[in-house]
Amino acid sequence: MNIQTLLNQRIQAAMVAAGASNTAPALVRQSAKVQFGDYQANGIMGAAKALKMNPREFAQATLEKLDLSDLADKVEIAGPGFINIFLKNVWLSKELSVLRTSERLDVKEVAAPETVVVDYSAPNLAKEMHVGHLRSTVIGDAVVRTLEFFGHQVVRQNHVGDWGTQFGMLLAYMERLRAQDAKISMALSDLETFYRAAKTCFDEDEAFAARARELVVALQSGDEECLALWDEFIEISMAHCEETYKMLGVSLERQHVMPESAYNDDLQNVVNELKEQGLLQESNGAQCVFMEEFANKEGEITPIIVQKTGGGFLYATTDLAAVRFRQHTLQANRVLYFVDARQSLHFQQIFTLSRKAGFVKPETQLEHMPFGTVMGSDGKPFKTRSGGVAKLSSLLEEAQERAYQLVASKNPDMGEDELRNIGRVVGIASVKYADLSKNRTSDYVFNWDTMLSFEGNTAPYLLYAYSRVASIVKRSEIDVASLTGDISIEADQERALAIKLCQFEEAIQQVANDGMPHFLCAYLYDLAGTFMTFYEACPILNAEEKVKLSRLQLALNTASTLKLGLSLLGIETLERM
Ligand SMILES: NC(=[NH2+])NCCC[C@H](N)C(=O)O
Repeated sequence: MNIQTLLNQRIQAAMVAAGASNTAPALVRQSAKVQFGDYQANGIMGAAKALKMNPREFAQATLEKLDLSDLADKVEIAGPGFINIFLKNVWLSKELSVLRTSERLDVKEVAAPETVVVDYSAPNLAKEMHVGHLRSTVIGDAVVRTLEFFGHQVVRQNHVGDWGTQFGMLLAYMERLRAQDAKISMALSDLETFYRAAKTCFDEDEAFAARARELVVALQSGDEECLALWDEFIEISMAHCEETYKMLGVSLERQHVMPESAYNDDLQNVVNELKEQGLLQESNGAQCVFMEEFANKEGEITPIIVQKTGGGFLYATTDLAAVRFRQHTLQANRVLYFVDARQSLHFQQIFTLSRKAGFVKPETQLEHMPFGTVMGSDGKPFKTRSGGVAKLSSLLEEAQERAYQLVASKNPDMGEDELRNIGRVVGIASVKYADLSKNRTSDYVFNWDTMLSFEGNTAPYLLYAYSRVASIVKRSEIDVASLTGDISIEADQERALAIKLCQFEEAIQQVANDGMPHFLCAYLYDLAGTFMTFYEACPILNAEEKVKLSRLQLALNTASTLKLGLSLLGIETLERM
């Protein structure tokens, strides 16, 4: 159930009946203050302006065509022409009963599912996943889960980097180890160290560097021995990623990997096609596309380079091939790219060129979902204490250990196994939630103390709130399946909770539309707070039977909403902590 959508439809229809154009939006929003009712329509002023009418008069004309008597006690005009809507308690109670007994909290699957390709995580396989990959991986995953929940056909695409010039250097190093009879798999168990060692040889040893360059060419032209070595490297590196995904509880598996190398055979075709269309221009021997849209004030254009002087292809060429594949083979209606904001120009260029070249249908949406950087307390991109890049797997280990210490100190009587499990769930949730709860477009500071705090908009707070609500329901010893009867809404705190519970779908809708999970986090945090206020003011277990049954339904509904909401964020819940 989505109150906002319902009100938008009804009010817009009334606006049209009162003379507005079909496209004039009602712009219904949740009201910011109680005196403005529960919802407010802000679209009257715009529509009146288009009609050259006085907004309050147009609001009046709209009200004459509007019948909300089934769901609202009061609908009033306010200020310059806002319409404030005060919902009826009996209606809320009825809606809530429907919602409560549905496993999906009455969220319907969309009537016309779209095929949504989601490009996320996409680490570079030459190195170990680091903290910079956290954002794409967890935000992308939350959006994927939410889109699937709405019934869309989601195609995960893990566009891993497995094909750059760095691989020549890594292969040369593997070759050297092999010649020395060293165990390659051992050496690759720490990719970071391996990469650094290879880099040192590359920088200091001219013969090694020459061999590395030879190997890139051999690799790209399909040399079998070279490919076998490369396969071995990729396999181990991919296995590292998968361990991290598993630890994170992220729904990415091997079948979702569509690596850069997979497009290799199509890159020349992309370049040829651009050439046929007259879009290519040679510049210093390289094949480039210059687009007016990307000119600066001085008229200088940053081109997209699609082929280098020696014939090599680039990151951009692969992305163009990927757009075509996603359109023609995967049949995408929408393609979402969860990639660092620093690549914004790259994606704007890729999207613009893809449209010019006809690589996508005009109605297909290509959306870059940029995100900011994870910062350290020093205001610079987050590093480990020793100044190195923070390996994601080590960070997650540390999170689990810290959370374990924390819960162990609070629960001295709990068994070791349970403490370890709680430590795992809380630790991982804390790292993920700290990321998910921030507006993705901004940078944020990585801070153990705030993310592990039991106060504020954090995972420990929400997980604790969930376990507390769940335990209230459990202590009632009622069979939840048989919990029926009217939900009565008398106290203000009951009403506030009832409305919040009815707004779940609005929150997840924003995640699906805008790719912004922080809206859902903010909603869940509000919901937990609203519940706590309700619980303090309205006793449950000691109330008389009818009231108790009603309030228990509110509690049960809160628990299922928190649980479902957290699961859409990719966060596990605990019944006890
Ligand atoms: N289609 C894409 N370009 N996806 C994002 C790839 C991200 C790239 N591997 C990086 O680490 O920066």
